[in-house]
Amino acid sequence: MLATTTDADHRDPEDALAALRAAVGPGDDGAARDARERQAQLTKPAGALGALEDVSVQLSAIAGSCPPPVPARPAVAVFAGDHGVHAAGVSPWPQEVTAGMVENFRAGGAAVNVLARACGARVVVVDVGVASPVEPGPDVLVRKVRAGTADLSRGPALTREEALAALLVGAQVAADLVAQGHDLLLTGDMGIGNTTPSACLVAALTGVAARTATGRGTGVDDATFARKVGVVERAVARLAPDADPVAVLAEVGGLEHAALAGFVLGGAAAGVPVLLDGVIAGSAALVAVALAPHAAAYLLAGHRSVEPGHTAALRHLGLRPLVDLDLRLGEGSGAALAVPLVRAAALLLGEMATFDGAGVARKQG
Ligand SMILES: Cc1cc2ncn([C@H]3O[C@H](COP(=O)(O)O)[C@@H](O)[C@H]3O)c2cc1C
Ligand SMILES: O=C(O)c1cccnc1
Repeated sequence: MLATTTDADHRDPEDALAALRAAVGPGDDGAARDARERQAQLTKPAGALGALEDVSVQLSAIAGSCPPPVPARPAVAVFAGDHGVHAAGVSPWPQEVTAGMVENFRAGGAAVNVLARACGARVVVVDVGVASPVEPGPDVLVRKVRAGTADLSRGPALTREEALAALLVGAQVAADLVAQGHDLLLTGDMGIGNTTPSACLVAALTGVAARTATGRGTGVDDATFARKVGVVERAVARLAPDADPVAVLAEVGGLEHAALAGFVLGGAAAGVPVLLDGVIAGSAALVAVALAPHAAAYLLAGHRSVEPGHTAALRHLGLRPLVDLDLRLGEGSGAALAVPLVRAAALLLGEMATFDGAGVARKQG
């Protein structure tokens, strides 16, 4: 079982967030330098392992050691919440699919369960804001901040207090998973309508236009897409120019977005790599990095989603996706798929022979 109460629960939420931000430090430059030097000694042309070399350097910087430990116990946290903006007609799916999918996760039948089994990851579902009641259970945590957001097309989705509370839930889940021995944290989400707040966060935090940030989510038709772009455009226009990242979350975000931002910060504060999924995770990571810029050093992009806002978020975060398979699912599916690649990167740096060790001749000139 994950812990339910901690000292953090008794602190003022603004103070708890300040402490969390302060706990996110930079990666270890020395270990990164060692990793780059070691990559140059391995029996291959320099750079021939492409982005896997960069991942190995990043894992070294995060762990503070070269070679880095190979992630052995990944865990995906699937944060679930509902969205008042569903009433504005931005998704063709009924809202109760969110709760239905929570039961599917519990039973092990969703895509993320299958992909997590394939890579040996634990799946933990966290209800931060499902509209209907969710029964707690083994690896189904009920941390509901409220039963769905308010309709962001009409006003703020959340109060600042609610956004902070959800963010701190996510940070606590990350801290608990790391305390239980998980060494690679994967982001997951479930919430019908959640690509709309994702688009809002991307537009607000990267500066791209609503039309660029907005995608077709679960597959909306042209009329719904046009309506969605309008909703995003008008919601983002309400934001004060000096709105801080928590104010942005509260105005146009979602409960799972807030929790995911906290989860990223919690993982980074614990010194553990965080493997991101698609546009929901990417938009939440924008919030996390706006709150604590060093958090970017702990982030890996599992994949590139079809959602255009995800590409904008990845560009802003300076992340290269490990997998690009036209996925548009969420749940943590694209993060789970990338786990073998992250492990491969660490294994290669640790186990490949060097030119000197293997007696292989080097490049001439
Ligand atoms: C059966 C089903 C399973 C899902 N698993 C993830 N999503 C994904 O799709 C939703 C976002 O798309 P939109 O903003 O268009 O509603 C989220 O629930 C997301 O997790 C699903 C969606 C459905 C329908
Ligand atoms: O990018 C994602 O994660 C995504 C895309 C479409 C629908 N749900 C999630």
